[in-house]
Amino acid sequence: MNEEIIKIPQATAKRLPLYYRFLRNLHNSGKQRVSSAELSEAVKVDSATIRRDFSYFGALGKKGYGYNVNYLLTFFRKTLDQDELTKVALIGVGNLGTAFLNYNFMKNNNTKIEIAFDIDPNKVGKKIGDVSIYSLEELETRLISEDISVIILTIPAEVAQRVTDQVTTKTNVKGILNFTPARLNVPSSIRVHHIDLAVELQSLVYFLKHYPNDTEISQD
Ligand SMILES: NC(=O)c1ccc[n+]([C@@H]2O[C@H](COP(=O)([O-])OP(=O)(O)OC[C@H]3O[C@@H](n4cnc5c(N)ncnc54)[C@H](O)[C@@H]3O)[C@@H](O)[C@H]2O)c1
Repeated sequence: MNEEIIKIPQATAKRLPLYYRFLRNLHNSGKQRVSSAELSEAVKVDSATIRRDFSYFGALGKKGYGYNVNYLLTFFRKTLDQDELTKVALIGVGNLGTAFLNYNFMKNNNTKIEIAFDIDPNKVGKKIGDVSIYSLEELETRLISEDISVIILTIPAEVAQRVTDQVTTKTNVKGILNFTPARLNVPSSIRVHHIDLAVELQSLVYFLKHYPNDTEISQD
């Protein structure tokens, strides 16, 4: 995460992709500077708002010169995390894992399932979409060589801790999205998000029953 984005008001942050798209087009057409009036016309945001928005990124505009397109573009790219692709590996290409591989995570541009692993010889060596499935024997070397920092666990609960231990002690993985019902023990430097569909369903049913009219609570 970029530190600067924390200080930017939400309304400004929401306009960043708009600015970014327009500036990228300007850049592609060879333009090096742009005035807030030109920007305003193109993105349909008044120029006072644009100047205020841009002031959060430092005093970038110069009187009679406008804004430097390259500078802004570099700033936006960083702030919007367009530069950083988080590479993800999926372990366990069964019912759930196959569904995730078929789902296009690239819709949000900065996460991508790069590789998958399974122990089933019928699956190893195959591809789903553009993702290759490797044997678990290659787990550590490939996680390191592909620079994977996040894994999705869709394996049977009984083997979840063993695979987790392998990953957390011998690779650079920092985050685990755990779909198995197993509660995982990990070093404090690793973050685990546990998604248990049964628990979520039970909780939904509980709230429907006990707080039928309270949308604030049931959205929790
Ligand atoms: N299917 C669902 O709707 C669903 C919903 C919620 C949670 N889950 C949980 O997700 C996990 C996967 O469920 P599923 O239905 O896809 O199961 P599945 O049996 O269809 O798939 C499990 C896959 O993991 C592979 N595998 C087994 N041991 C392995 C290991 N040590 N290393 C790598 N791969 C290994 C198997 O070969 C298989 O391809 C389970 O823990 C399940 O409880 C599933």
